Amino acid sequence: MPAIPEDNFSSIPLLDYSLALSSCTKAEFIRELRHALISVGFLYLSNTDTVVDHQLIENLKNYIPKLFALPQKEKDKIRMANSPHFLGYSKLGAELTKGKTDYREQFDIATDHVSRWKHGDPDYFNVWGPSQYPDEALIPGFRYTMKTYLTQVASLGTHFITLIAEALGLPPDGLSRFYDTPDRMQHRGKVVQYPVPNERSESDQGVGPHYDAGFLTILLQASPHPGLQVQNFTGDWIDAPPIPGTFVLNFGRALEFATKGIARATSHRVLSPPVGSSSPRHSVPLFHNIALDVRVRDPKYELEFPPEILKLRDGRGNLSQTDSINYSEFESQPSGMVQLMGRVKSHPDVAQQHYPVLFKQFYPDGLPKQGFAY
Ligand SMILES: O=C(O)CCC(=O)C(=O)O
Ligand SMILES: [Fe+2]
Repeated sequence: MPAIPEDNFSSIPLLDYSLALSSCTKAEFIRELRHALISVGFLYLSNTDTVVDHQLIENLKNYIPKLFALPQKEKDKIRMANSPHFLGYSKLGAELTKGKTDYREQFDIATDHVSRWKHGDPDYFNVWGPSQYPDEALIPGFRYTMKTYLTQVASLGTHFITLIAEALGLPPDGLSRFYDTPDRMQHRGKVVQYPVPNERSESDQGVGPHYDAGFLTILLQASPHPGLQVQNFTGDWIDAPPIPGTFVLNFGRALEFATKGIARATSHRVLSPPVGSSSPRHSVPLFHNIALDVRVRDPKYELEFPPEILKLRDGRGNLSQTDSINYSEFESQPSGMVQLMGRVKSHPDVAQQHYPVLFKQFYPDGLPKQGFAY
């Protein structure tokens, strides 16, 4: 059944996290979350300062321009190609989404983790591991600020997963089977800069249309620029401009597969700041992952939903216009393998060095002219 036009969204709902923390208002929050999960796939979340310190966010925002202003040679010292965990610096403009160059520069930095991979283990155990940070002397305090930020946002994510479970008619721990013990989990963040294109530039693609992979993405829009857009049922692009004091949350393909399509992974993209803007756009997404060896479609992980929730999904319809196609491998592959395949496609130079067999599979003709592809 096609998407019902009257259900089509034209703006992104704003939810107040503090409502979820009081027994008097929690039911209202859960109702709003259910709507966002089933019918939009995106939401703004305000009043999270009980979990993520407001001053810490301000400190992080202040570091971002300094981070990108580090000398190129210092950024290159921690480039992603050094890391079998795909963590580190990616230079500007070498990235492709759906065949077009993305115009962004980024540092992939994750929560603390020691790789569990040992000889004979599947390669994908190695997709998680330690981060690379720039020299502390060049940007004193950044490492501490970023680590604390990632820890706090990851813990917001862990609580939010229990609210998602409740909104889908499950007990609060209804999604816990998809997680390992906390010491065996890693959540990945990025600090991203979208520069202002020059006048002759042919494209305004900051990052092209895509889905996110895991259960949940928690995004800080760290500068006042618009640019983030979300695709609705009829294929129109809806603006999701920064709202001070909020995060943007969206749901990934793993959650969509694990919930039999009840939760929506929604296609999104970022437009570069308009030519002539005075500063680049900054953002910090955190991708809240599930355990590496979970196959979301394995009967062992199958979830039973109440009929009224399934009815809401069926009423919405499963078809929608989308420009995104990525991460359909969740149908059959373990989560870690899906993550690794996504990384290999996005960062062939890293893959060539650390995963030569997989690299050959995806790039039989060697490195593409441009560096990356979703
Ligand atoms: O920069 C943003 O606002 C969103 C980035 C994004 O969607 C991603 O990196 O997956
Ligand atoms: Fe995304």
